[in-house]
Amino acid sequence: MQPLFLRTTLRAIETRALAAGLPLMERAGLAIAQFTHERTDLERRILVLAGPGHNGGDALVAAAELTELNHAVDLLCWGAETRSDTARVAYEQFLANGGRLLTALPRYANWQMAIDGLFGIGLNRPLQGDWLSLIERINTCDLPVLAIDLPSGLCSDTGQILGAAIQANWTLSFIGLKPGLFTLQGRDHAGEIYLDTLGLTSENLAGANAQLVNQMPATIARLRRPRHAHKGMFGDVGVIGGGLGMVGAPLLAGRAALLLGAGRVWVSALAAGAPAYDPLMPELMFAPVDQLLEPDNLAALVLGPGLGTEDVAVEALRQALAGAVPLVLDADALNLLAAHKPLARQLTKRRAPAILTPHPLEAARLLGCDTATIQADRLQATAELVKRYKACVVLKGAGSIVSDGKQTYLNASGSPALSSPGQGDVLAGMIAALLAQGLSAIEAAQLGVYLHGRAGDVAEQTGTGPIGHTASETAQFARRLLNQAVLAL
Ligand SMILES: NC(=O)C1=CN([C@@H]2O[C@H](COP(=O)(O)OP(=O)(O)OC[C@H]3O[C@@H](n4cnc5c(N)ncnc54)[C@H](O)[C@@H]3O)[C@@H](O)[C@H]2O)[C@@H](O)CC1
Ligand SMILES: Nc1ncnc2c1ncn2[C@@H]1O[C@H](COP(=O)(O)OP(=O)(O)O)[C@@H](O)[C@H]1O
Ligand SMILES: [K+]
Repeated sequence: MQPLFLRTTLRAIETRALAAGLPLMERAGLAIAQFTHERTDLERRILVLAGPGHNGGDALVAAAELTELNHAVDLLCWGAETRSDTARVAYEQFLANGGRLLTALPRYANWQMAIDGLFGIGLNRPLQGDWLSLIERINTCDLPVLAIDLPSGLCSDTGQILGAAIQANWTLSFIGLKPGLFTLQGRDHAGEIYLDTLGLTSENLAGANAQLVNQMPATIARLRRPRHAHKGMFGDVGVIGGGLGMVGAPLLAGRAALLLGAGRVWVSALAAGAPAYDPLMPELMFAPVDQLLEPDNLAALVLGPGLGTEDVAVEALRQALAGAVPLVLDADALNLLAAHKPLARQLTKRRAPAILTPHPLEAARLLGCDTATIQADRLQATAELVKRYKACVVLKGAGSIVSDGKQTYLNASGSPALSSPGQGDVLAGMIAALLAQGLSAIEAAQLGVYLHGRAGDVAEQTGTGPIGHTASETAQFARRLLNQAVLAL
């Protein structure tokens, strides 16, 4: 795991480091120059783009250093609003070393690489006019780009594109990693991400706003099985859903729960005439909904996949919320919570754990806003959901966010292979299996989301994705990854 920092936290860290006399801009510029030097030849020219603030200052230090290293450098330097002394000295040195100053991008040029120092964490409004055209031009030049700190145009906190954003091949980020690099559009723009803390120690870097989950969480150690294991040790999971036309959804969740190690799994599909056994996975058991809602019968209950919003669904949710079984609420269970205030009130008063797993549209319904508002600030939206519903929340989508208000995680695994139907059902079943095996709500959500995402990554690496990868396959891949990790402990 790696700490993630919001802009305001980074500013506070920077202020303290500068007050302690650390030459941050010099170090950042030299690191950029070194990174570039290692990837370029002296025969080919390099383009450096410097913007109006300190991100541009880093670029100027890098440009000067590259000329010191005998590189031929073209510098496009617009709008010097907030130049530090360090940046001014670098600019003079760059010119003295024979660096070439451009006033606009020439139509034809043959740069080997570009350095993007237009905007960093100080971008505070959508880009317009010449800035917009410049970024669009760079993105169509088929030119390898190194972004300083983050791709210009990407919002550091949210991963939103403000107008247009540089499509980088590499991002060398300074001091700490930013959530915007990993959620929403961030992954598509940042390329390979590197971090240079500029000499700051972990003590200087206290106060992270979230943690990036980019490796198998240590909680898997708790899933190791003793030789004397028996199925009664791994918890019973129930799945309630499967209204008319949606009977497959609880099957997907139930199967995933079995594959991820739940002791026993019961499915209850509400649709009249729903099949009472699963020919593909006959290990699944079926029961009437009332039986699954009996107090204390289960270690975890998934409610929602294909549930529908009929009275019987409302009643099932009401009873589940009144009980003490840890819940995973997905899909229509979330829609019902959004539509029925008494159910939402019941949830906030509930003592036993509940995990909500909304995708952005469900999250918007839960908060009474639109999807764009959710996506504009996914961390903030998650925090708001946790506060309003007093539950553990998984906000799904590229860079899923998991939070219980005390701990917040941004998941780095996952791929477009997962943008296929039923993936949410599978995720809910996986999380329930982990709950049933003894993990807490936040642990089960964090591990389940990570494993689900890794399964999507492996699908892409092994050729069943990104196109046509099915949710059933994801559960199989996740099982393999979990076993490999547990056996390697
Ligand atoms: N502050 C520091 O001590 C350090 C800063 N560093 C670098 O400096 C960056 C932050 O510097 P700044 O705070 O100066 O911010 P930026 O350089 O990211 O940008 C701020 C400047 O851009 C302008 N601006 C913002 N949005 C705009 C828009 N849409 N259109 C046109 N102009 C816009 C602002 O008016 C301001 O002049 C970091 O990302 C990092 O690269 C590093 O050198 C490390 C040390
Ligand atoms: N491009 C992507 N990158 C990473 N994860 C993704 C991507 N697309 C979908 N996912 C993941 O797949 C799952 C989809 O869930 P959901 O939208 O509820 O699907 P469904 O309603 O079809 O079951 C979520 O866990 C989501 O985070
Ligand atoms: K930048």
